[in-house]
Amino acid sequence: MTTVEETARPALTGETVLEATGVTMRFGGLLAVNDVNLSVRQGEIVGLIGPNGAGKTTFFNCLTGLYKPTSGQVRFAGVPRKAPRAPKRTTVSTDGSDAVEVQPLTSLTPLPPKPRAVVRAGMARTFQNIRLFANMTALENVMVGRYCRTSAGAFTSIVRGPKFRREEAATRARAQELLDFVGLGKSAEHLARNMPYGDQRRLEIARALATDPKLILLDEPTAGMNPQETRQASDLIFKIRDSGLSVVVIEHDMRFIFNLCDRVLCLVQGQALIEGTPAEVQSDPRVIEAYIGTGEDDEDEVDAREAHVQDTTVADEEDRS
Ligand SMILES: Nc1ncnc2c1ncn2[C@@H]1O[C@H](COP(=O)(O)OP(=O)(O)OP(=O)(O)O)[C@@H](O)[C@H]1O
Repeated sequence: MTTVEETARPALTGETVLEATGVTMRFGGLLAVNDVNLSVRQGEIVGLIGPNGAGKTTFFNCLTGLYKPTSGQVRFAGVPRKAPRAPKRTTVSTDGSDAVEVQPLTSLTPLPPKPRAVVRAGMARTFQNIRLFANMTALENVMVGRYCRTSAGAFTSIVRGPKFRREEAATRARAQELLDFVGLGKSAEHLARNMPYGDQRRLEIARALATDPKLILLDEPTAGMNPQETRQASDLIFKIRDSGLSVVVIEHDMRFIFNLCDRVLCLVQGQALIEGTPAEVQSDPRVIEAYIGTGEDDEDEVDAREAHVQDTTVADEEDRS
């Protein structure tokens, strides 16, 4: 059995950018994330894997501040992430008699974030499902991402004064640079909805990069991609890392994750099963069992899928050479 080459990865000495400690998230009676820790250093690519429903997206949402964890803490760049304010309980009276206390819906579905605060702090993310402005051009989509870093107020924007025009020109130039960076420089004027699927995913990344993040979190960036698009996505993430950013990525594609990441955290039923290098995680029998299942499955089929998990790296190395 061949596993990932440990020596191929440079030693990381960067400062800790993100530190999650004891993060726990309950939805009513469901414990979606249970006491999970994770730290991410500058210039590191960390993968988050686990079977469906393991709590990956929920944990991601706790990291980005989209959800307020039931308990635990997330520190970004040394500062605790400010969670959204707790929902108020409302008291209603239907007929003027006894008031009834209403359990707010948000106790099951946590409050929406304050996105501006999150991006200003230096964290950007993409979502499992593409969320572009379909009727805007690629350039305009990236420019929208950039506005959190501009300072022209409503009045300057309406009268389109000199400050607004200067900022607008700088925003446009930076957006074009980012499109070039992700390989979409020639598609700047294409409407997002007309772009191929893989390009739309790149565009989302360009828009996230427009916020000047220190850390970018990618939720299933290769979902629905063909093998060529997946390889391009991998190259792009390495390029982002090489520019000094940290990356956290959720993926189901094992070949992609084991080749890409410096470290991998595997969640199962909301708990951290193992965190380690791709080689350590890849060879842990508990991961194989949790990820592909055993029990009722036909033994030959399990053997075949196990071999697939373990051989993905080899195959990918061969693809690349
Ligand atoms: N807003 C919510 N309200 C109630 N339950 C939720 C909510 N979001 C997620 N869950 C539940 O929490 C558990 C973890 O879900 P989550 O989406 O985080 O898993 P995941 O590992 O990202 O799964 P997948 O790989 O399928 O995307 C699941 O049982 C899910 O049904």
